[in-house]
Amino acid sequence: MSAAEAWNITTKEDSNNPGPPHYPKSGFDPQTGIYHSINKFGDQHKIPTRPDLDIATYVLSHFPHPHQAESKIALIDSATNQQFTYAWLQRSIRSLAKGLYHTLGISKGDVVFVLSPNSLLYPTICLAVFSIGAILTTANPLNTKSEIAKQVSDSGAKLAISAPEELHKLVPTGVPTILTSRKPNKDSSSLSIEELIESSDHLYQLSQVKLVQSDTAAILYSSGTTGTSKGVVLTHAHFIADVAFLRWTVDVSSAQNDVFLCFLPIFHIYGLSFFALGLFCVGTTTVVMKKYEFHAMLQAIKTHKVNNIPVVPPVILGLVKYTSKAGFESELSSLRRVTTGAAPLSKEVGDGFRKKFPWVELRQVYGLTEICGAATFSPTHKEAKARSGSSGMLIPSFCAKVVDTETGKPLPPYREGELWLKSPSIMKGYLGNVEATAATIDSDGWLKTGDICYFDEDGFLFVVDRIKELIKHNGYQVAPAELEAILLSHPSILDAAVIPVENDEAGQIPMAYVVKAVGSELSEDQVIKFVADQVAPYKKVRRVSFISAIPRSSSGKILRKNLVSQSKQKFISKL
Ligand SMILES: CC(C)(COP(=O)(O)OP(=O)(O)OC[C@H]1O[C@@H](n2cnc3c(N)ncnc32)[C@H](O)[C@@H]1OP(=O)(O)O)[C@@H](O)C(=O)NCCC(=O)NCCSC(=O)/C=C/c1ccc(O)cc1
Repeated sequence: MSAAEAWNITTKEDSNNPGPPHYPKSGFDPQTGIYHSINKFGDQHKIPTRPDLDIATYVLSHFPHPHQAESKIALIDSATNQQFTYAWLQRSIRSLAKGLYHTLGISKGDVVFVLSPNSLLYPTICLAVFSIGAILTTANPLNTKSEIAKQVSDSGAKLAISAPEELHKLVPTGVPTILTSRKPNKDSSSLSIEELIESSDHLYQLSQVKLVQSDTAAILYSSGTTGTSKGVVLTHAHFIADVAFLRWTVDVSSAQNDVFLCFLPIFHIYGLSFFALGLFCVGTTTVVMKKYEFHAMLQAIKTHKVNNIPVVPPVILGLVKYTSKAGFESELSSLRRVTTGAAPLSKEVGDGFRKKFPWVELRQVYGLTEICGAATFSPTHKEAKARSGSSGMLIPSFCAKVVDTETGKPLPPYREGELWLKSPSIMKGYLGNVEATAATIDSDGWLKTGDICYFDEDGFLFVVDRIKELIKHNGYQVAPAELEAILLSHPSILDAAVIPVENDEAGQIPMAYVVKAVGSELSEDQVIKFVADQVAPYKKVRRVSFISAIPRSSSGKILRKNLVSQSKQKFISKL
């Protein structure tokens, strides 16, 4: 029986039997159960197939023409107004690559660990590492010493590049470390990237590095659908495809001449894809903020006449809630396009934003580290507005299935199931974790996202729930298993479970259910502090409830859904 027969779907040849509706504009093929992208790449966006190409060469080949590159500004520091032209960027990437290779002995396959907030030099570091075939791994500078030590060891880092203020976290790992910028005290013995760039210009070219698209380019850390942080192995081919996708999104949204604002962290795929790679291929200017701060963002938009900002939902909520009536229109008058990703944006907040800022186009994207960036986008703003709450349409070259979680069957439009994706940018797998890789990518190459979604009749994706055991706080992933392991290491805690609780500002916050030892006086504040001392701030447990037993299935799996409804009941009874 074909899939069409199984669902009794009407095809054009079968008009006598009306059956359930057929949605020809959805991109859904009833024969295969697969959704195909309705949008197509133009010739200029085609993903290059020649094998001997690396992501740095691909990006540099799209830089503005040399006579424009000397004056065209690539990056502006929002705090100091320091500016890098495309020509300077190109020279700094080449010099740093030579310095890493000749002076520090970093070569193909060596892992370079970067621990830094955003800076003008961050893109140079990424592209220099890629250009010598070394492997980039990045981390949130808010991570604790033990989180950093784990990643350094798991990735097998040979060199670390650290912001001066984070250096102390790397010292215990023993990995050789250079600084992103000079330390204020001149007697510091640590070499800096700035010095390495300056001293390497005269070194001879790197003609001996031979790279192919299938070489590993980066190991970025993600929790996937379960468990703790895992290294997502991404190749040059994955980044090349992602950059082709990003160029397409910029072109179809007419953003080629926009001034962009970057406060999203470049250490995550979202920021990396836009600000260290993709936008350089379009030739735009980006204003870089070290990190997000609401008023500094408003100031940067006004000062630099920013047109375009990739954001996450809490930023949209902030703009809806905290921009004062008087003055904000002139402060934000230059803004034309805002794209939000990393977590779902509610229809209410999206509508609130559109009402308050009718001159700004708001689009949602759906992206994952495991697919090296984005999978969906709304080409036209009108369609995005008409379907507030949608994450957009499949980007060209993506296919999707919506899979019934009970039967495993692919589902047609308007039916909810787990989203599976296929594209040229699907990760190679999780580093050294065959089991997690096999649980995430099936034998046909479909990546199981862990998100419950549906497509509408026009091929627009709606994310409705999450089956993966993951909490999204400010667009950052928090793995309950990681926090549960920390809680269980407390001598007075017998059992523990962590669940997401909805929160207006951050999307979700982690809440812990704790079974304490008989006679223990352990308080909520003590539990919160115990976890906070060991994790980055975004992973902190922010609410605790003591309970007599954690509900578990017969196989011992935590019944998180029961705890989620229990927490909702408790909240309602408090109202
Ligand atoms: C802008 C946000 C939303 C808010 O920033 P924030 O207000 O500074 O909040 P943070 O969560 O970063 O950190 C603040 C906390 O850190 C603390 N903190 C502050 N500096 C310190 C200090 N030096 N020491 C120690 N504590 C401190 C601070 O006190 C505070 O603690 P607390 O009040 O307890 O939360 C920020 O959370 C943020 O950038 N989130 C984005 C995360 C993100 O990029 N996720 C992407 C995942 S990948 C993905 O989905 C891909 C999508 C994609 C889509 C499209 C594409 O084309 C490609 C890809």
